[in-house]
Amino acid sequence: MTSTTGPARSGASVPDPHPSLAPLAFLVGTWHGEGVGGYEDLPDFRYEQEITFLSTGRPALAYASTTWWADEPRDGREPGSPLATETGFWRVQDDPDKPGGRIVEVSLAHPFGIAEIYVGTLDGTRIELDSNVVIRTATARDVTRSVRLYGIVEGGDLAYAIDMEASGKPLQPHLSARLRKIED
Ligand code: HEM
Repeated sequence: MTSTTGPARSGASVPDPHPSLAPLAFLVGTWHGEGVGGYEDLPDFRYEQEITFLSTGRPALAYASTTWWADEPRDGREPGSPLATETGFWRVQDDPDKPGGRIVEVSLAHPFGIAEIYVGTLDGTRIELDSNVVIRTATARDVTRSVRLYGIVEGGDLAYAIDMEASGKPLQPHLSARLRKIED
């Protein structure tokens, strides 16, 4: 992903990471791997994913995720068929109520009429996020809350799990994946 943030205008070549992002620096780069999805009445499926966290010199990382179907053909999808994508920003703030504590704020836009802001905590490389706001159009699916857990696991991989509350169903797993860093 290239920055659209104006090296041509500013004359700067590669922006230095914003100092406030040091605690999230471990995320910067491009990650690639496989995940498993499912939901209450949705049979499990495998997907491929690429995530990029990009430093632009500003006090938030730009984030983009792209996914593809990676399972047996089903419902008109075959391996490589485009699946969900999401894009947004991640920033980190000192917790005013907890000395040494850190708050992570993530804003995400989805192409299916939903935008959400998560607020959570950072502890080392473990990030726990919970919905702060979910907004959706009248035609969007009735998603009311999501909880996300990200962390670096053995071998330096990035793993995450996303639980979701939708269509009146209780909070339960929708997605989980393990990704390897393929580019710094
Ligand atoms: C890695 C990213 C994601 C992948 C690969 C993915 C994939 C899928 C797939 C394949 C389905 C089955 C229905 C269909 O074919 O459309 C589905 C259902 C659904 N997804 Fe996702 N999704 C992702 C992210 C999200 C996110 C971020 C949200 C909410 C903001 C979401 C909300 C839903 C809902 C509400 C359903 C319907 C569940 C049900 O009632 O059965 N998905 N997803």
